Amino acid sequence: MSYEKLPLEPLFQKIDELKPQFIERLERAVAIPSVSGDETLRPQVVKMGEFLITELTALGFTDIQRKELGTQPPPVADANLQLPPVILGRFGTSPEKKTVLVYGHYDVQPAAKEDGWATEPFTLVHDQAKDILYGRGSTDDKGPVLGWLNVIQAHNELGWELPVNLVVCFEGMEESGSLGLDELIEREAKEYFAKVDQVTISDNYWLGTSKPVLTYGLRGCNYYQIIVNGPGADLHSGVFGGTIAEPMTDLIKVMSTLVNSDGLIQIEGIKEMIAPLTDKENALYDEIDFSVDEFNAAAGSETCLHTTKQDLLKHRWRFPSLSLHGIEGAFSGTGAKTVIPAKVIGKFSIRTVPNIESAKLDQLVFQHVEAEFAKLKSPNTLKVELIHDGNYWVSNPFNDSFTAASKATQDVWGIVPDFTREGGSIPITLSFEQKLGVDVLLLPMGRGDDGAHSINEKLDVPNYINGCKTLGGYLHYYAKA
Ligand SMILES: NCC(=O)N[C@@H](Cc1c[nH]cn1)C(=O)O
Ligand SMILES: [Zn+2]
Ligand SMILES: [Zn+2]
Repeated sequence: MSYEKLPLEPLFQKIDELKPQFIERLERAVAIPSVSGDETLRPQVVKMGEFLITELTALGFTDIQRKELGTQPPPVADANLQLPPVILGRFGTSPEKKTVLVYGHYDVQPAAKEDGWATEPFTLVHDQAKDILYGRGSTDDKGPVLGWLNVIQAHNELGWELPVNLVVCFEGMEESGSLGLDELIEREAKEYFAKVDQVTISDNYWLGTSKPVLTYGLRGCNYYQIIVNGPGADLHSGVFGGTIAEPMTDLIKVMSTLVNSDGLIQIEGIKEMIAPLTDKENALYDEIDFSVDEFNAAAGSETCLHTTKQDLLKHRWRFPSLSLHGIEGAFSGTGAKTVIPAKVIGKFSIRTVPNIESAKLDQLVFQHVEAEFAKLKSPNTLKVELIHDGNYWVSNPFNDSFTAASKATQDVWGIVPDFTREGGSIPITLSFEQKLGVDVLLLPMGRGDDGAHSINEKLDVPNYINGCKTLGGYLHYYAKA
């Protein structure tokens, strides 16, 4: 695509100059273990929200609001647990300018050194030789969230006006289902968000490691737990083994019926809900720049279930998947503890795609789990429940914001980005689109091998810095569109 370039070089140079400060800002953010899924760390999530308020204030944002969302709905151990606030702020209110809402999340996935991290997860480590920043949240999503703030700082220092009005909406529960955010968007659609023309989210990744992408589709995610209750307390397997029904045995049997080793979901009725793949859609997969070898390298193994890029991408973006995540209450330490756990809670999730209906999916899951448990004729009790759900999203990428992002990407990276979908989920995307009635653009900063949710999560410094340039350049091109 040929286009008229904007004179953005001073902005890009200023961003380069500010690199040490931007890394330091990310260092301070990563140091706050804002894990939304761990109830004991909720004060840290709140602290991270306060950190953002301080930064936004110093940069000159106005109308900064800390929106409380009430208590966390069940299932939750502490019935009085407060949800972390949503942080809102504005930069500019000119009626002549377009208004872009940027959404991001300040919570992170759990992380512990014992999981196999080479460095402390909540200490940002700059590997100078590789020019990589390691730390939980570096790519998901603290780096991209701070990227927007860095863009403002660069404009301030240049004495440049921002070409659009910016509204920020940062939440602290994305990794735990974005609880309470839907209702907030509904409430604020005609209030705080009244003038929004476009929503941009930087919270996903390039497909590979070298080519930037713009993303127009996400899978949804329904997360479940199965609780099996047995004896009144954990027991000695030498004293009670062979004499009582063990909850763990029941749970493993039930969980093993959910998905087979080829990754195919075994729950009746789900595949019938998947939208048929059209010939036109099928052909799109041939065009995508993607390497199965690079994918295996990012996974750190040769365990991929698919051999062609087309099959792999369809199973990542276009078909549902079911993952078994863990068992709460099970013995998981080192050594050889001879315990019979009294109560175990199995966790699994299903990534959803068009046209899987969330409520119908829940029904199918519950029916399947209960029927499989009934077959065991166990005296134990079982309960299956949804912990949280979030919608899939697919949009038409041929609009002003994708065009603007493509131009900015070409300015910064010298390459035309691919338009891709994503296997992960950002639960709130569809709500922004529907409740505000505007287009949503996903403009990722990090690479496909960043290890989000995994050990040794990282963000390459070139991605952080060029990512800031891309976010900034995008605002300028979008303003002119
Ligand atoms: N960067 C987006 C992301 O990681 N999203 C999470 C959202 C989620 C859904 N349920 C739990 N977390 C993801 O796992 O895709
Ligand atoms: Zn994220
Ligand atoms: Zn995440």
